Amino acid sequence: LKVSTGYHILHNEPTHHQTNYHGFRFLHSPDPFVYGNSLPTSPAPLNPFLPVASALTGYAPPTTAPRTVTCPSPPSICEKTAYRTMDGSCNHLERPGLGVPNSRYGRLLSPKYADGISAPPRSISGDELPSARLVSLVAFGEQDVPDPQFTLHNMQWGQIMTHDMSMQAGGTQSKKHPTRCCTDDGRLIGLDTAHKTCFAIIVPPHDPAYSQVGTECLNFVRTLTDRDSNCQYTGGPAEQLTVVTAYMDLSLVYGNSMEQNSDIREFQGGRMIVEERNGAKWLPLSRNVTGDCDAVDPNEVCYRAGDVRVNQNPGLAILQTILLREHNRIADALSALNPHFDDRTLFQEARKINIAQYQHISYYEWLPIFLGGENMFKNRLIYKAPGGSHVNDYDPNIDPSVLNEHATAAFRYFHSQIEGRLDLLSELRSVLGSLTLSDWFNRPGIIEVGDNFDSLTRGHATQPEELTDINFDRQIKHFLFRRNMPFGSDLRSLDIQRNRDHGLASYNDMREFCGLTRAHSWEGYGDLISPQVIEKLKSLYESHEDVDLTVGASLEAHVAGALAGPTFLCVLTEQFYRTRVGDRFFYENGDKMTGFTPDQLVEIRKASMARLLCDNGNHIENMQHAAFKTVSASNPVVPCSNIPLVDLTKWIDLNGHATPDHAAIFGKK
Ligand code: HEM
Repeated sequence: LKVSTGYHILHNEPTHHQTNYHGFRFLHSPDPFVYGNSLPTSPAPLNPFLPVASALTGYAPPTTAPRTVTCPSPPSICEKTAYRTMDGSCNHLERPGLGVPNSRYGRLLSPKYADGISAPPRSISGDELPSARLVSLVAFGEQDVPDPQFTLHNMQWGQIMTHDMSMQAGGTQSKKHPTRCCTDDGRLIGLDTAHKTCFAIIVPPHDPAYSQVGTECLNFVRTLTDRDSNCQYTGGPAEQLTVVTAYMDLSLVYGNSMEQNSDIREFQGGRMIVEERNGAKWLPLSRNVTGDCDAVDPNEVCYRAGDVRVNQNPGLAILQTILLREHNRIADALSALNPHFDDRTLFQEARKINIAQYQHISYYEWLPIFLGGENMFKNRLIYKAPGGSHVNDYDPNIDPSVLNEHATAAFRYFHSQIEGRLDLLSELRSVLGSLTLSDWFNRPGIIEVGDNFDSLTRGHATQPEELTDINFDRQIKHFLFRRNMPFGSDLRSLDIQRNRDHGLASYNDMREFCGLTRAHSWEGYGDLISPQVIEKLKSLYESHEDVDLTVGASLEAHVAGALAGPTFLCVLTEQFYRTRVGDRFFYENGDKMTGFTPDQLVEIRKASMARLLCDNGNHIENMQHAAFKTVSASNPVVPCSNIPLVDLTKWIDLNGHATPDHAAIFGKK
């Protein structure tokens, strides 16, 4: 399919006819975009469901006093320091509170709440929008289509970045929410008794999964907003709050406050706490197993980390462990190179290197797969120069906050990459067994059993992720967090309902904002969405103006070289531009106090996902160079010793009296 719409985003150009929400404009590309393999593969449109009676909707008017949220308390005046703070405060020296926990998401377009303040949107006719579950079932498929190019680590790293950048306030995103909007047997709790934050998802009759057990309602609790906070609301439409730092600062490893950090830090040798079990080093154990995990046995392993979502799935717990071990590996090496360094210096220097490697892998190895390398170069998200040269592009006029459109719609499109079967592989990459995802949600202990840690790490480096398309794996579409029950929740329904909860601008509005043509009828979407899919949308929504951003933009054909259609690509590109340029500590900056020397930068730029896995597995001996990509003749599995390594001797403090023991540190693989 070839079409001729697309855009380049040009930063810092004067704006002409575009909106003034930010300083970019979107131009049509002279080259036609060639669309990838994202066209629907699920069966032709068929809507077996009856319309849902609007009286059944679960949005309950306020009946109780609002819950309050902790107020951020950044210092009023910032001192320029060598290292990031734990809560992101003072990254921006004049606006200390930018990007701190418990602050608002950013937004590209004004919200479209039904009442202008906070009620979820309705159809332009005034009726209810179609049930999110109905939309999930009709517009999205559940076919298992493996991606020939990318591995499960590619998907998993995306969740790591997500957990670093944002978390909506008011729930754990994995543990059963204490607020019940549906009874445990799946009946709607009456509007008069339901909590005011309830916005339950109504299951249509004849639901292929839930009707088997009589589930009529999926629990859904609204995100807390500045209106629930007694320090941030200044009137007008509600804005949701995010409880982690917006910066890509590995807050999921180090915590989002000094307090959280102190709880997981060893305070010796610059190390973070690890606990030794069966000869390996693991994340420390949670002090509240039943509260943090869905353990079957109270002695089951359940972790404590910088982010509360750490236990959510095995692949996530593995990467959290790997990033933690990497910190300690660096701290130990620095300590041997610089015996005069105290705990704090070792901790902060190791943290700085760990974050820099992670930012490098994210921007130069991972994001080009998703956003397209050329698109990133053109929009100044990455640079071709490197070597040891700095990129001094920090711009205090750019707000680093995570955009609501990004976290609530665009970035969640990659839920499509989730695979419900996790293979365990030997060093020779042969399959030893596999795990079913829904058996192991919130039960990370499985990664400590036998050789599972390495087998799953190799599995994620070998097994293809699911194709980024309209299909969402059954394990997350009917069995999410099922906790031993026959069925669980549906992540795609949650994504759609969350889009409404946050009152995101419509698909059509966002198209226009991104420089694409605004549709004046259903046919107007035909430039990017196939006719069959438009028919499905017509069967669901009353008007083309009603289509949710999460829905419409997930159905677009992809831009060539990227893993999203033009609308999501626009949002994602904008986000990752802001995340880079709005971060005073971004690793490529050459500030004397906060940056790296050219020699050190050359080393950081050697960091790779492959090396990270090699260095921090239990006994991983071999890896392919590009670990986000499947093994092939051009990406063969090689011994770890063939994979470039960041030489930490560039961090010897020549002003001190370091006596490095190179053999001890760098002699091993
Ligand atoms: C097995 C893997 C994953 C599971 C089980 C999972 C599950 C979830 C759940 C339950 C939520 C909260 C839903 C809600 O109530 O609104 C969520 C939010 C989210 N997920 Fe995932 N997810 C996974 C992987 C990913 C990946 C690979 C990405 C992106 C590359 C991603 C991006 C997001 C984003 C951006 C959010 C919203 C974050 C926020 O609160 O601001 N997730 N996910």
